[in-house]
Amino acid sequence: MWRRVASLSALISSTSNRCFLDQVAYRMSTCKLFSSEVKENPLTLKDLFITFVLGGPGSGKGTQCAKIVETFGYVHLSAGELLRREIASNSEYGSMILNTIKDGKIVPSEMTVRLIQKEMELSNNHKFLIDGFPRNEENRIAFETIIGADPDIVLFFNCPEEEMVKRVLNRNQGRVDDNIETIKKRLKVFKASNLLVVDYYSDKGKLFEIDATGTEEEIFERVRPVFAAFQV
Ligand SMILES: Nc1ncnc2c1ncn2[C@@H]1O[C@H](COP(=O)(O)OP(=O)(O)O)[C@@H](O)[C@H]1O
Ligand SMILES: Nc1ccn([C@H]2C[C@H](O)[C@@H](COP(=O)(O)OP(=O)(O)O)O2)c(=O)n1
Ligand SMILES: [Mg+2]
Repeated sequence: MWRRVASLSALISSTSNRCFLDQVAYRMSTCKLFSSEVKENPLTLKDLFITFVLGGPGSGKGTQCAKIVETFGYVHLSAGELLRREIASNSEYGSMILNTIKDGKIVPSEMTVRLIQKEMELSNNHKFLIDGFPRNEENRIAFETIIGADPDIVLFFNCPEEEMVKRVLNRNQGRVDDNIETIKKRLKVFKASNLLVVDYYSDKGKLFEIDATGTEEEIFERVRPVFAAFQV
């Protein structure tokens, strides 16, 4: 709790963040995640082991997360998947989310963090892979403020652009954003916003950069030692 308050007061000094902060402050007042009120969930923030999984579109985040789940027993929360589920559920925010995704942009952070928070609350596991999040500084700060936690480690799948484009165009999952126009926009957003987050965690000593070229198995052999070292 003290960390939550400290980071919020630092943010309040920034007037450019004020509007976003009003929403965040409201959320915090209603936030029940891991609070003492949630009697049925014995987990506390300090019990959690949170991994953020970063990388450009098509870098193989989802594919490697499935292998980590299988081998190390984590819960996989894909931010994009949660947003796609929200669209499919005919939520009032569905069309806003759909248009944002089609346009290669990032959905307002409070929406995404709320969806992640809900899944974390429902889980009895304490080890989370949060895939495709945070994608920008606003995402990062919203998680820190609303959930009140920092990631323990951050994976970054580093993949050449042409390989990412090739993989996305071959993905064949019927996604509205798997087309050349959207992928070009997504790559611009990735370079402009996500790499700042990567640098932030690198400076904090939390980043594990993985060469995301080669076969799925070869890449997993680079991922495996990271999780083997954190048997939590
Ligand atoms: N190492 C790899 N080599 C070739 N194709 C891959 C590799 N890893 C994943 N793929 C394929 O590339 C596409 C994108 O992978 P995915 O895991 O969805 O990436 P991300 O979640 O980072 O967008 C999928 O169709 C997946 O099967
Ligand atoms: N933190 C996030 C994650 C995803 N989104 C939106 C915007 C992204 O382009 C889409 C798809 O994300 P997803 O992680 O599923 O995409 P990739 O697996 O990297 O191809 O969802 C978002 O707005 N904010
Ligand atoms: Mg994915």
